[in-house]
Amino acid sequence: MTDNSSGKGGTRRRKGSAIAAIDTGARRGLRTRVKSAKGRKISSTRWLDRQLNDPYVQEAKRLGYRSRAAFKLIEINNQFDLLRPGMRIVDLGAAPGGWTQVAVDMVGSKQGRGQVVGLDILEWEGLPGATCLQADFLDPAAPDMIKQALDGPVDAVISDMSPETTGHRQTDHIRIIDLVEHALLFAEEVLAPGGIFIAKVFKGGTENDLLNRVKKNFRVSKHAKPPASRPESPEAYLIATGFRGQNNAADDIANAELRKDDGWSPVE
Ligand SMILES: C[S@@+](CC[C@H](N)C(=O)[O-])C[C@H]1O[C@@H](n2cnc3c(N)ncnc32)[C@H](O)[C@@H]1O
Repeated sequence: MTDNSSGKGGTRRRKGSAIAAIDTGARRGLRTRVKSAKGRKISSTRWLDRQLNDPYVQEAKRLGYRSRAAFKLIEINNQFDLLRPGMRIVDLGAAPGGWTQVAVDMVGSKQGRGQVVGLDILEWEGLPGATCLQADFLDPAAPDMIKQALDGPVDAVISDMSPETTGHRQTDHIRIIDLVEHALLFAEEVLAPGGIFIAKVFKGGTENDLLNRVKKNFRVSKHAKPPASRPESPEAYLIATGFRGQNNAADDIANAELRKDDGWSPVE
């Protein structure tokens, strides 16, 4: 298992990596392309180097995945054994569709088993076996749009939603937590008992309220950083399993409805 995704050209082995090996010929080819790209003085050389040296990018291309992110879901699932044939899955922040492709394969929706509904704020190309929606998930109409596409209760809500990062750690935390809170609220509305919630977070951003809520409404919750997640990135995944059911979550949904009403001041 090899990963040199640090972008520094170093080769490291990471436990649980979905990528077994990168063939040496391909490596040689990559090095040549990096050199020639540098030779042509492409302005985004660092980004390009990282892409060309990243085995996940190459493997995603080889296997026809739309993004390297696909491997994050594969690795999370290899580790925790969560997604199964016949499940109904909602995929938030789905574009360009790597997670959606993995989810379709895992539930078997191309063979008429289970269901996958994906949504992204960006326009994205449809995928066989999935319902691909375009909307801002923070738009109050978005949850209903997803619910209308669903054929029944959901087994897993998975969110790889990520705001455009500003580089300002605290701002980025606040933005992603807002997305995760909305995703969690939605999950609490649509999940069947026993359901699963997976969401991308930035490290240090899920303490206190959010984590307490997850702990209250799900039997097991943990954070994980799959090998495909770049080591230098603050991202990690919140994984919650064993949803305790709608009644348990009803208070949170009601409180969130109250918080939406701007006309009220908080009572000390
Ligand atoms: C890391 S990418 C997702 C990659 C995807 N999981 C894959 O495997 O290809 C994060 C996505 O979150 C989406 N996103 C960010 N804010 C959003 C919002 N408010 N509503 C819907 N999607 C959003 C972005 O447009 C972006 O496509």
